[in-house]
Amino acid sequence: MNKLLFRTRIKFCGFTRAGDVRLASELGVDAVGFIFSPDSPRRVHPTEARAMRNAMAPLVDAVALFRNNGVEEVRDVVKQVRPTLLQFHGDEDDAFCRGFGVPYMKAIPMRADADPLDARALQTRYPGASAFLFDSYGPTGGGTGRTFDWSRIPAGLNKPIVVAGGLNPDNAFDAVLATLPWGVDAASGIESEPGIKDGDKMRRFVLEVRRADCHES
Ligand SMILES: O=C(O)c1ccccc1NCC(=O)[C@H](O)[C@H](O)COP(=O)(O)O
Repeated sequence: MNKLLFRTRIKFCGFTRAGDVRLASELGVDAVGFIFSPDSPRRVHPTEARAMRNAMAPLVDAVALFRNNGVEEVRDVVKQVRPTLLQFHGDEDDAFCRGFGVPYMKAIPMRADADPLDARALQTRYPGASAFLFDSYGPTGGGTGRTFDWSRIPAGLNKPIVVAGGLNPDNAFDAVLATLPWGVDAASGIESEPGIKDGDKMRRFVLEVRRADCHES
């Protein structure tokens, strides 16, 4: 999906504190993510996520993130947290991802040693996906703090793409201009430690994305 003239969406992921969620919203972030992946250092319990969700400002999306969680666990999160988008980082297939009555985004791990990805094959495999999120490959499925080669994002996708993996205030501008994505997503690059967001890094990240949006090439 080519970018013409619009505002790059920003998602910050891995919140554990309501105050950080509130600040991200005030900075104009479009979506905040709560991680339920079993092996993430940013993992929260559904009751904690529900409390943060209840503290959220209006017009900000709540994204619930999973990696090979069981169906009952996902259902419980959907019921308790009321996310507006689900994000799957594991081996979940399209039928599983679609099975909760909430739109979903599929994360695609970008392995340096893998064959190039084919846009048509991805779309055939995940016909129900609202968007694809391209993230660096890592053993725990995300939050690696590492970038990948952005030129490997397959061309010709007819769905929005979100770029993730090692984005921070120092490279967000370049990432947006290099990939012209629908959105960008960051976790470790806006933190002081896993799950603890840094207000100044979040603010600078947002400013850099907006600077890229205003950039005329
Ligand atoms: O962040 C995690 O701990 C995590 C663990 C397992 C699956 C996904 C995870 N994060 C998902 C995200 O949406 C992150 O923003 C994305 O992976 C980028 O992370 P980072 O490289 O730290 O910015």
